[in-house]
Formats: sequence, structure tokens, C-alpha cells
Amino acid sequence: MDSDTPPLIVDIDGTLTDENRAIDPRVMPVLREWPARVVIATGKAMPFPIALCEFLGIERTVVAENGGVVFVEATDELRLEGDHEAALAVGEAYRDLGHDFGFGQIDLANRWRETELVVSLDQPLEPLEELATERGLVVLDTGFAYHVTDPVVDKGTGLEAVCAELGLEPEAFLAVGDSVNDAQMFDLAGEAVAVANADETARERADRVTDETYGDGFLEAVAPYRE
Ligand SMILES: O=C(O)COP(=O)(O)O
Ligand SMILES: [Mg+2]
Repeated sequence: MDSDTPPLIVDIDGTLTDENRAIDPRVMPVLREWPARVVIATGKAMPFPIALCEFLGIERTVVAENGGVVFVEATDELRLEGDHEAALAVGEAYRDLGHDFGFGQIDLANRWRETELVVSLDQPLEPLEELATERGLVVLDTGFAYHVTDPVVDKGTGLEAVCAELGLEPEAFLAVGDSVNDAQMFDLAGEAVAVANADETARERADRVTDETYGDGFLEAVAPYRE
């Protein structure tokens, strides 16, 4: 890798993982040794990307909850944005209709969530969308969960917030991802790469799509910078 390596913003599920959310171990040395800034941008709640950074031994620069949560360790900045009350109200109304979030009693998917709400893909989408729309929220299907999210935030606004903290430009970034929740960061990044398992929106908004899927796709996306 040379000094021209761009900063990297990368999604977790479907990009660094396999289809079952397990991290592909081959991505770990790549992230650990990346010579420029690495931003982990995910729909997951903050503890997951923070833990990933900690276990990788890299600085914690994180966009979580699809942009609702931004944490920049270097400047000690934590920004929470989005109407969490509205998301919780959607959840309550969804339950009142007899539906369930689908993550069991303990619900680790929502437990540490601070700005949005997630529902399992095996639960009905239509009533969730109706309730979300009534409250000015949107439902994102990432291929891993339905996210009830405030449209004032996304991974693009998250990238902008990180850049404002660190004095970087979004156009300097290489972005890699796999789904609709990566679209706005793809639009802002100088180079956006969708892995081959990506959904239609991510593929359309990317500059290129890899031949390989999941972790293999990520490795292919970053290969030009590792020669
Ligand atoms: O868990 C999800 O639903 C999406 O997570 P991701 O943004 O890291 O792919
Ligand atoms: Mg993803």
C-alpha cells in the first residue's frame, strides 16, 4: 500500500461478513493495516462497530444505526440524531397490532439502540411501513433487518459528520457496501464499490460492482490499493 491509499468507509453486514453475519477473518488484517483512516458505517447499534474497532486494534471512528449515531474517538465526539421517540412509538403501535420485533425476549438487536428500531425480516413489513410513514420515518430493508429510521440521517450524513470532525472530504473516501442503507455514502464517496451480493439500489449507486460476493467482494474492492 502506498501513501495514496484513500480513507475507507465500510459497511459490516454483507460486506465484511458472510450471509450469516459472521466476519470473514481475511478482512481483519486489511482493516488493521489500512494506512489511512477507516470508518465503520453500519445499521447495527453502536456497541457492535465499537467492539469491532477495539478487537481490530484500530481507532474508533464509527457511524452506527444508519447515521443516527456517530462517534469519533480522535475528537471525542458523539452525535445522536433522529427521532427515537417516533421510532419507539412505531414499535409500540406495531406490537399493539399483535406483531413482534422477532428477536426474542432479550432482543439484542434493539437493546443498545439509541435512535432507531429494528424488526426481524420474518415479521410483516406492510403494517410497519404504514406506521413509520404516519410518523415521518422510513423503513430500510438491509437484507438483514427492517430498520425504522429517521430520514434526516443516513450513512451519508454520518460520513459528513465524521469528515467535519476530522477535516477530511467525503470525496476522498473509498466506500464499500452491499445495500440500500449504503446508497447515500456511495453518493458522497469519491469511489463507491458494491459487493456482488449487493441489492439493486446499492449496485445502481456504486461506481463499480465486484465479481465476488461478501468478504471476497470486499477484498476485491480494496485490491487495487494493496498491490
Ligand atoms: O444489520 C443490518 O441490518 C445492516 O447492517 P450493515 O449496515 O452493517 O450492513
Ligand atoms: Mg450491509
